[in-house]
Amino acid sequence: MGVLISTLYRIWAINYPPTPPKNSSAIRVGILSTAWINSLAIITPSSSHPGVTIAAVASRSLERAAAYAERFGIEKWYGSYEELLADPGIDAVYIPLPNGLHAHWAQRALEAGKHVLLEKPFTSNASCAQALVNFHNSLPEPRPVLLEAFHFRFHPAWRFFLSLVAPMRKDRIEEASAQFSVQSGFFKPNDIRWEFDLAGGALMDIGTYSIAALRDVFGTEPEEVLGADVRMHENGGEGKVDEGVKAWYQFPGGGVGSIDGSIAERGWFGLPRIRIPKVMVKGKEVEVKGSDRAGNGEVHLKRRTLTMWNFPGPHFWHSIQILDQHTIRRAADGLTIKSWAESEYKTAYTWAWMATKIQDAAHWSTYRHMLDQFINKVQGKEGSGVWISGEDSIKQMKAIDDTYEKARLPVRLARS
Ligand SMILES: NC(=O)C1=CN([C@@H]2O[C@H](COP(=O)(O)OP(=O)(O)OC[C@H]3O[C@@H](n4cnc5c(N)ncnc54)[C@H](OP(=O)(O)O)[C@@H]3O)[C@@H](O)[C@H]2O)C=CC1
Ligand SMILES: O=C1OC[C@@H](O)[C@H](O)[C@H]1O
Repeated sequence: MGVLISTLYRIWAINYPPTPPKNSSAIRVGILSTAWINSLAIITPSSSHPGVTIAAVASRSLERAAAYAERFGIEKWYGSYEELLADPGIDAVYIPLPNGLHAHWAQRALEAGKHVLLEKPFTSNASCAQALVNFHNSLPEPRPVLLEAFHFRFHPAWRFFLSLVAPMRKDRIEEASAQFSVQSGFFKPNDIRWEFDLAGGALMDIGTYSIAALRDVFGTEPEEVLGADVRMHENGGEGKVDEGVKAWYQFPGGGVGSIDGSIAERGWFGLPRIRIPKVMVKGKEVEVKGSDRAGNGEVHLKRRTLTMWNFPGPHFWHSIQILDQHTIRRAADGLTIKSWAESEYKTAYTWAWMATKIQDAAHWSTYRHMLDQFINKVQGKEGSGVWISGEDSIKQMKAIDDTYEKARLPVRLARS
């Protein structure tokens, strides 16, 4: 009951956060498009940030931009993305365009001297990501900030989970899995995710979360895609768009990672199939040296499994389980003498666990944490220290490309 009440409180507080007055030096952000994700990802988080003002919105249609600006109380609106980029009063842009347009508009925004918060996936493919990062690096100092909007990776709960994983990283992870799906019917038939031409597909959309989770867990890049099974979308995407994906990766040190996700999740007979997104990390069995639980001629072994439920949206609710399975074995022949399990559950809704000076609160969503870091970077402040470099975004896109290639599907293309 307590968990339900606090979850309901957080849902309310995240959607209706306190709205402090803006600083006179607040960063003025423009939004490229009227995408549905805007309110969750940038408008509401900005409303609680004294250092950020949503100053303009641009759309391909002036009427749509005007109506959107009125609905969200945005001061300026433009009927083209170019016009917003040409506005000298805009410091930074948030780009929630279809995936295939990310690279083009990010480069245009950087050329215009704007800081860029670019939705995930960073670009359509790795070579595009490399070209964007090269372009960024070629700009004279001080360069504008460029960040892939990989929101969950900024949340303290994800960082807390990774801090538990860290001691297992060196050759001690046996397997890890990440699973994230969206119910069938959530995305309408005309959604951008079903368009190959816009770099759609499940792997590009939700699959990128699971791949990033595995890369963060192992703290390194997959050596090889061992296998990739895709379920194709029936009615769109020229037969090239995946609606579901499962893939397996070999990581250095012997661990195997797997992903499982769909943007049209359904169960038997097309019935809804609700699965809470989760990441599971299973360690190898290791000896507990000097254990007082093992008698003469016995060894005490322990296997740790860490599970985080709701890794992509931990601000609403999450749970982290630390499960230790203990076994006492006879050293001579490995016979199990005794076994038991110890389990505990943790949460980390704020950075309090790190004893940082960050003044965060329950109404800080993953997007609010990410925005904080984006603004900190613009202002040269350290904040939580979490960052996603251009190099990281290139490696992330390479893992996506390699998975599509293994599944014998074409790597996504960029367009303008
Ligand atoms: N971080 C997160 O939690 C989420 C991230 N995303 C990411 O954000 C991006 C946008 O996703 P989503 O909000 O679902 O997208 P929407 O379809 O709602 O919005 C995309 C916007 O792009 C503009 N646009 C420009 N060219 C085209 C085109 N050819 N076809 C369609 N729209 C076009 C449109 O705005 P206009 O007409 O006004 O110019 C449209 O509203 C994606 O990259 C997605 O991966 C999405 C959801 C969640
Ligand atoms: O980034 C995302 O997160 C939430 C999902 O619903 C959505 O498909 C995806 O784009």
